[in-house]
Amino acid sequence: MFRSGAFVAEHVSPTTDEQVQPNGVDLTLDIVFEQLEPGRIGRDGKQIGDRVARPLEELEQKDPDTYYLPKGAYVARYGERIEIPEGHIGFVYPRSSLMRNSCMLNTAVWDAGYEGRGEGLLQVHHDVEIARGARIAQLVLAEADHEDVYDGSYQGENLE
Ligand SMILES: O=c1ccn([C@H]2C[C@H](O)[C@@H](COP(=O)(O)OP(=O)(O)OP(=O)(O)O)O2)c(=O)[nH]1
Repeated sequence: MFRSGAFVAEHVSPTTDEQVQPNGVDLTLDIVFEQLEPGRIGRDGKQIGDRVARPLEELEQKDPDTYYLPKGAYVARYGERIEIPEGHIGFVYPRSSLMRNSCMLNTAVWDAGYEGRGEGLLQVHHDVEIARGARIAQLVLAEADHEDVYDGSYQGENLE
């Protein structure tokens, strides 16, 4: 069973009332990265390629604190700390307005026991402007059986 937005909000911080949806909690955009170097997925381990944070505004007449993204693929870091409670699995979906603007967020499985500020693949199929702190995605939680809890290399990532 999928949990209510109010339940999900207990595991996402910080959250405002505006972020709490009937079936989940909206996640905001914190930082956009561009990958510079190839990564590697091996049979035994992996390596994330070097990346650089994209500048927020390049021209003075543009809105401050806004990403002006040309067509391409970026890694987006969410603004919220997420904790996937035991007995659950998390899924992140793009906000539909992002999709309606020809952009997409590709995401993977959020494991029980994971805690951190995670990332998603932001695919920009048409140039778009996204303000830093704008809502771009929604996290939902479903009840799920599992034996172990998450203990991988991304545990506790991006928490200051
Ligand atoms: O779109 C997603 C999906 C998941 N995660 C977080 C939560 C998840 O629990 C963690 C690890 O994901 P996964 O298990 O897919 O990582 P991996 O590539 O298998 O690496 P590791 O074995 O080190 O965990 O990353 C994200 O940040 N973004």
